[in-house]
Amino acid sequence: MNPTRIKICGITRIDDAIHAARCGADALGFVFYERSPRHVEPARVREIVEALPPFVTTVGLFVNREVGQVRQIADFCGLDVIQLHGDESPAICRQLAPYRVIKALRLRDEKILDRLDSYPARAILLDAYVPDQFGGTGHRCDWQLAARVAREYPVILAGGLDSDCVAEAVARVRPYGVDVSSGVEQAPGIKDPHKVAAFIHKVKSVRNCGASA
Ligand SMILES: O=C(O)c1ccccc1N[C@@H]1O[C@H](COP(=O)(O)O)[C@@H](O)[C@H]1O
Repeated sequence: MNPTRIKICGITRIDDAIHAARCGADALGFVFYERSPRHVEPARVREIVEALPPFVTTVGLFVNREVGQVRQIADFCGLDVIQLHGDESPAICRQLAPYRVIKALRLRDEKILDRLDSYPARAILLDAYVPDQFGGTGHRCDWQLAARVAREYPVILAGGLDSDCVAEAVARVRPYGVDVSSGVEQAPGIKDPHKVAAFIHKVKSVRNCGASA
C-alpha cells in the first residue's frame, strides 16, 4: 500500500511553505497565472524554494504560457515539476522535457476518457469544470468519474477538497495524490496553519489501497 501524496498549492509565503513541509506535505505549488489571487512573483518563489528542506517537491502552475517562458521561470526558481492548468496540448507537455509535467484537466464528462492517452504527463490532475475558470475555484469534481480514471492512470485529485471531505475523497477515488488550494486558506494566497495541518493529518490517516507509485 502506497501513501497518498499531498500537494499544497497557492503558496506565496515562506512561513506557509515551511509549515506545510513540517506537517508532511510532499509537494508545494506556486501559481504563475497572473489573473489568480494566488499569483506569486518568480523572485519570491526562488526565496521560498531556497528555504525548503531537500525532500519537498516544488511545482510551478502555469496557464497557457509560452513554453520558453515556463522554462525560464522554472529554471530561475529551481522548480522540480511543471503543472499545466490551461488548454495546453500534448505537444506542449512533450516540449517541456526533461521537466516532469502534470497536466490538469477539468472533469466535465466521460469524453475525458478519450483524451487521456494522448498526454505524455507523469500524472493527470483532475479538477472541477467551472465555465470560464481554470482552477482554484473550490468546486468539487465528479468523484465517481475520477475513480474510473484513477483505475487507469496516476491521478492527482483536486477541486474543493478540505479536511472535512478529503478522507472520503481518497477512499472513493484512490488517487496517486491530492491537491488543495482554497480549502486550506484564511484568504486567497494566505494559508491557515490549522487547516493545513488538519488536511495533511486526514490524508495520512486514510487507507488508500489503490495509489500507485
Ligand atoms: O489557485 C488558483 O488560483 C488557480 C488558478 C488557475 C488555475 C489553477 C489554480 N489552482 C489549482 O486549482 C485546483 C483546485 O483548487 P481548489 O483546491 O479547488 O481551490 C488545484 O490544483 C489548484 O492548484
